[in-house]
Amino acid sequence: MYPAVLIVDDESTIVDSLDGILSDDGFEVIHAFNGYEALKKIDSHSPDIVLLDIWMPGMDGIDTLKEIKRHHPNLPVIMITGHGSIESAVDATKSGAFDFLEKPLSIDKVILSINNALNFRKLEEENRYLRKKAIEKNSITGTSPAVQKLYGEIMAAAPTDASILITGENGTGKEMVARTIHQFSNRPEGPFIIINCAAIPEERLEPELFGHEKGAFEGASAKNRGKFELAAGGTLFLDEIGDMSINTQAKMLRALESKTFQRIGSSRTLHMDVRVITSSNKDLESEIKEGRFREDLFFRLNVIPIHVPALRKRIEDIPILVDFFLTQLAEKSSAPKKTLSKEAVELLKQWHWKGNVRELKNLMERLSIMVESEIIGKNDIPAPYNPDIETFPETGEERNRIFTMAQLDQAKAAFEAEFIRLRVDQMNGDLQAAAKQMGASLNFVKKRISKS
Ligand SMILES: Nc1ncnc2c1ncn2[C@@H]1O[C@H](COP(=O)(O)OP(=O)(O)OP(=O)(O)O)[C@@H](O)[C@H]1O
Repeated sequence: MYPAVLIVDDESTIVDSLDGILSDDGFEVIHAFNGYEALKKIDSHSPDIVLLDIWMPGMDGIDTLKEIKRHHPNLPVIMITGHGSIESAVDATKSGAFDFLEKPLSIDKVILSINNALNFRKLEEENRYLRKKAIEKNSITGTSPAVQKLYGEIMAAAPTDASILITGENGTGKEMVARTIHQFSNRPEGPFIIINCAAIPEERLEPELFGHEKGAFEGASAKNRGKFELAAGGTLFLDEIGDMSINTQAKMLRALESKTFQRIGSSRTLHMDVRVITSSNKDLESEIKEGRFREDLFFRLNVIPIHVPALRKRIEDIPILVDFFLTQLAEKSSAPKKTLSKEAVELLKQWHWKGNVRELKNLMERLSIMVESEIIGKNDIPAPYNPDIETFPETGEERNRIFTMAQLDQAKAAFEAEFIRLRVDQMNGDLQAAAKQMGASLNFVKKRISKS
């Protein structure tokens, strides 16, 4: 399809000559001789770009531009101006014009400007598409009243700049909530930076947060910008804030109160421009009572509290989550989508889900590898989720079966399969964690699981 250009000018000689040149260059050309006609043609023909003369009788170019931008903010408009009319050019920029072309028109410049505007529009469209995709990918699946309430809280909190403390058990979706808040905040184009306070050794956390100069401490071989700097214009998400040491808490509080900080080893004061979201699966109020968390910092972080409910408190979401994960897995592996039978879903609703949504996601990944048929039935659900299937240690039968095997190779393989199955169950279906715990590679575990 050829890009369509709407030419708006009251001088028919200009319209005709532009029409000829642009048509030869492969554009579809539409005309309008005044502002009113231009607005009508935009509605009826949806052009990709508008060339608009600034001097026209009746509604002039600037007013037409304002109207176009009001109804079609993403449509690029290139203004055609008389020689030396700087003031109108300034007015037009303020009103959202993409570019200016001075009369007499240079054909090369016209084509260049149109192509620039079309490329810009394509990039903007791609950007919007990617953002929409990111929002969909991170959207909180669930229709239970608990999730609907959570969604309402997120939408109310997101457009403010207030600090948010997200609480909830492991794997409930706290990070996902933080990402959603960022996407619906006033700074979605800015970065979303995560720091997990539990995963970083105490002495490394401060340089990670505030940055450091070269030589600020042993091992600081180069200058490094901290997360507060990297998150400028966006959101900083501090995961597991309850694990931050009292010393670092004091520095963090000072930085948040003054909205300034310094890199370690530097005396230069930097301005802080971040929205802070924190999360904790520890009960911070009891941490305060135990003297492990500063109350003043807690109040500063907990301006808006958001609690993510445990999965067992919203079991009605299990079918929709199961479907969501199986769709995601099928897309990832370009394989046909698998479905859980009704009985299998009912069985999953009985489980306590201590590992919450993450545990359910891991189980779906495991089932989609293990079960070949497209319908995953109740009998495919492994122990401990399925009370009809016992695991190896409790069953003398399985042990006897292994000990009565004639061949060592055969017995070794059966033991290995049972052992891996047990470890994976103990890690709530998390193949990666199970592999790490037993000192095997993830691929090896995946292969053995799919064979058993
Ligand atoms: N409602 C949901 N819809 C879809 N996926 C979800 C949902 N909740 C959680 N998940 C998925 O479950 C996994 C765990 O979520 P997330 O990491 O956000 O949990 P968390 O509470 O931050 O965990 P932790 O406390 O261990 O840091 C992620 O892969 C996330 O994509």
